[in-house]
Amino acid sequence: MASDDPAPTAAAETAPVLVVDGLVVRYPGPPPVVAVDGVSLRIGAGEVVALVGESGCGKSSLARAVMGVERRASGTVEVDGAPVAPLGLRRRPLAQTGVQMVFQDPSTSLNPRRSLGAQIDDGAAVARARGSATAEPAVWLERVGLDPAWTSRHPHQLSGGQKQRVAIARALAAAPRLLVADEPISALDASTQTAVAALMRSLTTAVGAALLFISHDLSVVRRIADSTLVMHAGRIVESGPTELLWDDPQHPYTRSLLGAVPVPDGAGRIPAAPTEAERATWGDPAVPERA
Ligand SMILES: Nc1ncnc2c1ncn2[C@@H]1O[C@H](COP(=O)(O)OP(=O)(O)OP(=O)(O)O)[C@@H](O)[C@H]1O
Repeated sequence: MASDDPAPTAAAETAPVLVVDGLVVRYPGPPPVVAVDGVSLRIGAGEVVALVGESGCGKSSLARAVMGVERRASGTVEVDGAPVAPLGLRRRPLAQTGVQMVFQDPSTSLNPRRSLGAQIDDGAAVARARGSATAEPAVWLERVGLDPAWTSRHPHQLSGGQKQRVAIARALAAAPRLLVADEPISALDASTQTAVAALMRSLTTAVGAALLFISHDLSVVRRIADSTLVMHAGRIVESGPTELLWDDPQHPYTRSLLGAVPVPDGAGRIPAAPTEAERATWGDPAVPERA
């Protein structure tokens, strides 16, 4: 699909949470760089959309512009029908727009001096201020697979994967409409990456939020994303339902990217997609229907 065709999918047609049109991000340099070059996309409620592409293709610039923390040269961003003002304009605090983020490194995104409960309650306070329902920090700890008695613990007492679970709890406690996760698993131990990504998928879809999941881990993307956007040199060169994209990639760049998927069996095979039974073990209540 061309970059000026909004991407994707079935859920997005009925209830777009995120609408991006003609987004351009330029850095003046030197040398000047067009990091995002006319990107349009839609993400529906309860939909998980992955953004993939090699380092430097513009993924983080796109994510930051969606969140309104990057200067846009042109284009519009709307969340739930309300414009996200570009950097530099007077605007609502980001949390009030219904957007939350999960970053790559939970060691820097969590405050080392504050308890887990206090930090998750920061998220819950955002939900309360917007009149949205949320749960107590202990309940959120349990939902992300941690001990609910850990509210008084501090980040240094946790592993990297556990910290990222807390960051996910804090973000979702805010009852966001859109969660933007920029390489949320790449700093984690390989053994926990899939579990953390699957957790992010199941909890985000359970609350009916949209998830923009940026990752260079294509095997994880294949397992959790309903749709995938392939970015190359600032443009979305191909997009569509994840399984279709893997089964029948159209763009030469997508073909070469998928050809570089890590091969767990050593035989050059792309990792299998998860079965419905496997998805069920993730506790995923809302796998959207695809057209
Ligand atoms: N603040 C900046 N000033 C100038 N150029 C920048 C800036 N941020 C990013 N760039 C350039 O914009 C392009 C896109 O960068 P971006 O970080 O968005 O890519 P990415 O796909 O997220 O890469 P990675 O996967 O390595 O994080 C790159 O050429 C990068 O060097």
